[in-house]
Order: sequence, then structure tokens, then C-alpha cells
Amino acid sequence: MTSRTENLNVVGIDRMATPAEIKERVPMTERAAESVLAGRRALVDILERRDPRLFVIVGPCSIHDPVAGMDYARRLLALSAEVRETLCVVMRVYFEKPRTTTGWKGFINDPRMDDSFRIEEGMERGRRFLKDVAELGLPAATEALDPIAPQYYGDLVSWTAIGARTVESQTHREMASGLSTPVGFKNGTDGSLESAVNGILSASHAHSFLGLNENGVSAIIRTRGNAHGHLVLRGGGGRPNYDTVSITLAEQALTKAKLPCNVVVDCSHANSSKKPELQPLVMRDVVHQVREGNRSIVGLMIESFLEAGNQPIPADLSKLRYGCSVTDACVDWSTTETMLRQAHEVLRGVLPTRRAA
Ligand SMILES: O=C[C@H](O)[C@H](O)COP(=O)(O)O
Ligand SMILES: C=C(OP(=O)(O)O)C(=O)O
Repeated sequence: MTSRTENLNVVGIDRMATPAEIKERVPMTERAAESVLAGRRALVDILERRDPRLFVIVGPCSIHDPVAGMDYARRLLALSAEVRETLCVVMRVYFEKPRTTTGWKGFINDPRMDDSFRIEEGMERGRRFLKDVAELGLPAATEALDPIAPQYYGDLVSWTAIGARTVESQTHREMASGLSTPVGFKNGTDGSLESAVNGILSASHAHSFLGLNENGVSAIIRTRGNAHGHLVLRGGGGRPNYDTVSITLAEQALTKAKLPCNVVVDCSHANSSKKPELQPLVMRDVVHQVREGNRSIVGLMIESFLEAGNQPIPADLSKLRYGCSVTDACVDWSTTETMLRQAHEVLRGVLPTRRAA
């Protein structure tokens, strides 16, 4: 009998390839695994103060064009080699976009950007992109939004964010407790730290929750807890929170919760009122705080692409501007080079002291 009580608002349920099937199409390689693991090791070493460098999560707000994305990755690889003595560079590879209300939800959800929502295609191409980046020798960072998605591509990621819109969600904290990467918890969109601090605490514990196994079968996922959660300050409530007073308040909140004092500053979002031209100012200020002796700042985030700014998604996709964001506005490539090189110059003189501390 057709149920009169369920799926009333569901118009279709399509079969989707399982994590195992997608991994078979895009298998992990030795070289890719090496760079994923090297990235995770470096990040853990920074978080545990065995490595005095800062890490920088830098890249487009979202990947929409794998060709431009790989063009960016190759340039970033060369730049990361130049600054490696002071900065551990991780490419931002964001495929899942949380929206305030509606909008394009990222490459996995709608890879063709035409509302055809070919999620299986997006998942396979997204995994392939991550693998290509890893094979170049660059570690990747992403936001974990869909709780099932990490089964499909989490093995290719070195750093994960829980975003400002989901940091209070139990589902996301449970997922983070099982992720194999260090996880940055962003402060809420209202600027409050409490949800992020609670998120780090929650995810550090073991959880059992519903999920899917490799073969797409409903499963109870039992996790160990994630020991490498840390706070990401992205501003909020109409105010930035990267200044020395805000950083001190963040340190106090972490200490009160008996958590390690590890703070990452996102130069974008509410820390720069989403104005990309302000990101270099935020970065310079934060790097100077490190130069002045701050010990809790371990990393930075930058939204950067080949071209500055952003563009709406046109109905005729041939009109898309190459290398320009279709979500948040980014700094361009030459600004990115300047930002990283200037930070590198300042930090060169400082790291021996951090190492000694
Ligand atoms: O970083 C990306 C955006 O800030 C986030 O996805 C929210 O976007 P929206 O407010 O344009 O929906
Ligand atoms: C959505 C993002 O950030 P936040 O969660 O800080 O808004 C992002 O970095 O893409």
C-alpha cells in the first residue's frame, strides 16, 4: 500500500554510487597518500608545538572549475616551497558551501552549475580533484558539511573546518570526532566563541551515531574522539575578532575549557567584512601579533583565487570569468604571493624564538 504518511515532500530518491564504488573509480595512490599524511603530520606538529611555523589555509572560496583550480594549485605549490621555512601551506579545496539561505551549494551538489544536481558526478570529480592536488604534493583543506561526504573523500584531506553555520550542530560534532584530520571549529556567525569551544570539547570525546559504511549500508559509526580540534576566529555579529583583545578573550575561553590554546585567524568573512582588499591588513596585523610574542596563534586562512573579487553564475556558463570566485570574493594571485612573502619575511626573524619557547 502506498504510504500516506511518509515522503510527502520527497519527489525522488535516486541511487547513488557508494563510497567504495567512487573510490574504485578514483583510487588513492601512494604519492597522494604520502602528501595527505605529510600535511596532517605537519599540522599536528604545529598544533602540538613541535613545529614553530604557522599553517596557512589558502585557496578559492569554492572550487567550481577544476582546470582553474589546478592552475591555482600549481602556482601555490611553487609559492609554498618558497615560504616553507616559516609557513606550512595547505590549499583550500572547498566543495560544499553552506548558504545563509539559498544559492549554489558547491561542486559536489551541482557540478555543472545548472541546477541539474548531479551529485554522483560531483562526488567523483571532486574526489579526482583532491587526488590530483595531493599527487602534486600539496595538502588540502575542506569544510565538512554533509555528514556522509567524508566517507567519499575524507582520505584525501589534511585539514577540516566545521563552519560557523554548523558549529553548534551535534551531527557535525559527532562527525568531527571521527575525522582523521585536525579540525578547526569556527566561531558562530554572531561572533560567539561558546559554540566553537563546546564543539571542540564535544568532538574530543567518543561518539556513536548513525551513518553509512563504505558499501552504503546503514551503520552505527563508533568514534575515538578527535584530539586536534582548535578554534578558528572568523569575526561575526558585524565585528572582526582578530585584534589582540579578541585573541586574548579566545585564549581565556580555551584555557577555561581546559583546551590547548590553539587559535587560527580567518582573514576573510566577518574579519574583513567580506571585502577581499582588507584580507592583507588582517594577515599583517596577526603576523605582527606573532612577532610581538603571541604564542596561541597557529594558523591563518585566506580566500584567494587567480582573479580578484567574485562573479554571479551566468545562465550562459561560457561567460564565466576564468579563475574568479563564484561564491565569496577573493584576493587575486599576485596579492596572495605578496601576503605570503611578507608574512614569511616577518616570521623568519621570529621563529627561532618560538622554537626556543
Ligand atoms: O564562504 C562562503 C560563504 O560565506 C558562505 O557559504 C555563506 O554564503 P552566503 O551568505 O552567500 O549564502
Ligand atoms: C562558509 C565559510 O566560512 P564560515 O563558516 O566562517 O562562514 C567558508 O569558509 O567557506
